[in-house]
Amino acid sequence: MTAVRLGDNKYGKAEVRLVRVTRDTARHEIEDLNVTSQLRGARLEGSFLEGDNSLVVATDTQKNTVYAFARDGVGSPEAFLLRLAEHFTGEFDWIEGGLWQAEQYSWERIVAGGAEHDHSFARTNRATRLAAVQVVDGETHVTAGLTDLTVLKSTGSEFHGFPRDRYTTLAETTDRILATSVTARWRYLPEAVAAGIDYNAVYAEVEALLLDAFASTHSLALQQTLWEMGKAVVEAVDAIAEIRFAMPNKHHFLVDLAPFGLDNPNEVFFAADRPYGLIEGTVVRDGVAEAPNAWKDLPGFI
Ligand SMILES: O=c1[nH]c(=O)c2[nH]c(=O)[nH]c2[nH]1
Repeated sequence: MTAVRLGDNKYGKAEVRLVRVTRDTARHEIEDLNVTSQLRGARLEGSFLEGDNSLVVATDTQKNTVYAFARDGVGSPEAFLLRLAEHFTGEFDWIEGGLWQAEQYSWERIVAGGAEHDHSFARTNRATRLAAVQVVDGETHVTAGLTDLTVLKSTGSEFHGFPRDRYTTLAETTDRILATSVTARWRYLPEAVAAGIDYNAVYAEVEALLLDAFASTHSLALQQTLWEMGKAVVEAVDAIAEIRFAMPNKHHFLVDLAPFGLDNPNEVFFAADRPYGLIEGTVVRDGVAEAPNAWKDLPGFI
C-alpha cells in the first residue's frame, strides 16, 4: 500500500475587507485593508485527517476577530497583524503559529473649494501596501512591502553588451524606455521589532527611497536598477535586514513608422504587456542571520 502523510498546512480566512473610520474629530481618517489570517499547529492535524473540529478555531471566528480588533484601531497593518498573531497564539495553546497578511489601499483627501476635505477621499492607486506577520517555531517575523508601484523613465536607460548567439535579434540600445511594476517586500530585524518601529513612517520612507533610486539611477540594466533601489533602502533604514524584489520589465518597443514615410526619434512606442522580462533579486544587510521562515508561503518570492 502507498504510504501517505499530511504535509505543510494552515487554514484561516482570506481577504477580510476592513475599512476603519477614525472620527474622533470632524476630520476623519480612513484605513482600508484586506486581511488574511491563517493558523498552524501540529494538533490541528486531526481536522485534516479525520474531520475532528474540536481544536479548529473557525475561519468565521478569525474573521470576526479581525473586525472586533479594529474597534480599538488599526494604526498600521504591521501592528494590527502582530495583535492578531499574539491573540491567536496566546488564547489557544494548540495554535503554534500562523501567517497573517494585509494589503492596504491608500486614499488621499479630496481638495474641495481649495481646501482638503474633512471626510471625502479619492483612492490614489499609486501602490498597494503589503504587510505580513509570520509565527513559526516560536519566532515572530515581520515583513512589509508594496506591490503595483508602476514607474517609467523615458530616457536614462541603456541595454547593450549582452552575448549574441544565433537566436539573438535584440538590438543594442543606449536610449530606451525603462518601465516596471515594482513588488518589494522587506524584512524587519527582530531586535528592531522588539524595540518598536514606526511602521507607517518607515513605509513612507522606503517608498520615497525606491522612487528616488529608480529615477536617479542611469540604468544599464533593470538588474542594476533593482540593486540600486535595494541598496538605497538597506543603507538608509537600520531596521531593515533585507529587501526582496520582483520586477517585470515592461517592454516598450519603438514603432517602425518608415512605411508611413515618418522617422521615429524615440517618440512613439508599443507598450507590450507580455511576454515580459522578470527580474528578481534580494539585497541583504551584511552580517544579519538569514530567516527563511519569514518568507514561508509568501506569494511571489523565492
Ligand atoms: O534590463 C534588461 N535586462 C535584461 O536581462 C534584458 N534582457 C532583454 O532582452 N532586455 C533586457 N533588459
